[in-house]
Amino acid sequence: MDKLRIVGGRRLNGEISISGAKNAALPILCAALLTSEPVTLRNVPQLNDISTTVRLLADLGVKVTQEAGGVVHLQADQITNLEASYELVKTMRASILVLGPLLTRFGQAKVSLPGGCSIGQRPVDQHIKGLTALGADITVEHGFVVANAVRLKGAPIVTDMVTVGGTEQFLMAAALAEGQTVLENAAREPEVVDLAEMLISMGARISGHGTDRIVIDGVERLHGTDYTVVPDRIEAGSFLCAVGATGGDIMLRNAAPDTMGATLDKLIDAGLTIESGADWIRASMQTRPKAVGFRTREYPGFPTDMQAQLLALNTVATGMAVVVENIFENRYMHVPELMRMGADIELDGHTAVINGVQQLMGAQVMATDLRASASLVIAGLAATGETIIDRIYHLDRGYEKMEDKLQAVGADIQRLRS
Ligand SMILES: CC(=O)N[C@H]1[C@@H](OP(=O)(O)OP(=O)(O)OC[C@H]2O[C@@H](n3ccc(=O)[nH]c3=O)[C@H](O)[C@@H]2O)O[C@H](CO)[C@@H](O)[C@@H]1O
Ligand SMILES: C=C(OP(=O)(O)O)C(=O)O
Repeated sequence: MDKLRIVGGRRLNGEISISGAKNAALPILCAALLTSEPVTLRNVPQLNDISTTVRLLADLGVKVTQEAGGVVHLQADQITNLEASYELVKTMRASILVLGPLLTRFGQAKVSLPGGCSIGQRPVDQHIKGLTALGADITVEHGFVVANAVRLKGAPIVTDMVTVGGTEQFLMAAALAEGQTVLENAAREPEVVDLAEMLISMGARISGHGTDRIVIDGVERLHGTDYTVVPDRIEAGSFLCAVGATGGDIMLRNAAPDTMGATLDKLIDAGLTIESGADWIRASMQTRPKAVGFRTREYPGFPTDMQAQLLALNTVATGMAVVVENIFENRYMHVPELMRMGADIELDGHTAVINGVQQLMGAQVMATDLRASASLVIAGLAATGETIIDRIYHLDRGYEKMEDKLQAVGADIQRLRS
């Protein structure tokens, strides 16, 4: 298993190019199942979750070719298999997003229940409830969701909570359903909006995306498209937390600051000087950060996917911060690892209280999930001495060439291959 070795204490200075958003690219790749015509996607990040999705789509019969620079060509004109196997689904929850497209276009699908994930239980009951409301007959058998329908029929869907994946599932399923679907309590995340825009570019009739009420008028068929994925707001936010913790001055290119309001507001509160234009963010940090409390919320609130990284920044800040994680019940596994590096954190259920320390110390730590890994990188960059991060396959799921990008702005970080 690869590890990262970081020698901390260097300020970060220079430019980083932000990749396409993993969490937009994953549903958008699945949406290629909705048409027999060619689909070209651009700005697709090169990371392990994308390779897994490409393997899954290819296993269903989708022809996939990839070009350098994040261009993926897909054509689902000869689907040979309507079953997503456990082997392909187990590492990645987003695989459940092939269910709606297969069901709505082919009338049946069998998808392995996604494996248990370290940040919480993450059931798919709302996905099942919504697709059932659209007329699907769904059973869960031997670890598989088995779904059948003659043709899905538009219907109102109200989920019990705001669900990003659920909203994406229903957008894709309803796009080819007969009649109108109204999603109440819909997720407003930029990645949901990006998927909706991609579907519209395929001929779908969708309005209200970006609000909590989305209306989809089903069409008979969708056509091919050439679509560019939105920049990754979580990757951008992770680099901003890194410069906040180490000090320095970085320019993020190909970013989407208009999707990052809550994150940028908190970083400004922490003392970063931030300027931005349509597709760039410049951040400079010349002092020690100030502690900033926050609560994770659905968009446009502070994203749970930035919790670990901003928490890491708080470990070296002046003052005390209270953090509340409201979305996932088990998303603090980075805390004991950060404490191994000298962080002062008290955990009580969903609340973490962080007293900033003058200096973290490098240590051997273990990555436990994707954003937890990023928080350990940030801590390692700010710490004195050497940090070794084990199990970085979690990081590789969701960040494209993170160590190369950090090296380019002056970090002492290397991958130790094994
Ligand atoms: C690939 C992708 O885009 N992943 C993101 C997506 O995950 P994902 O789409 O899995 O997250 P959801 O928005 O669905 O989950 C929100 C909450 O609802 C619960 N829930 C969800 C569905 C369901 O059927 N039943 C249920 O109980 C979840 O356990 C969680 O507590 O949104 C999360 C919340 O912003 C992010 O952290 C993930 O990075
Ligand atoms: C939790 C995440 O991803 P996933 O939903 O794919 O596990 C994430 O991107 O932070």
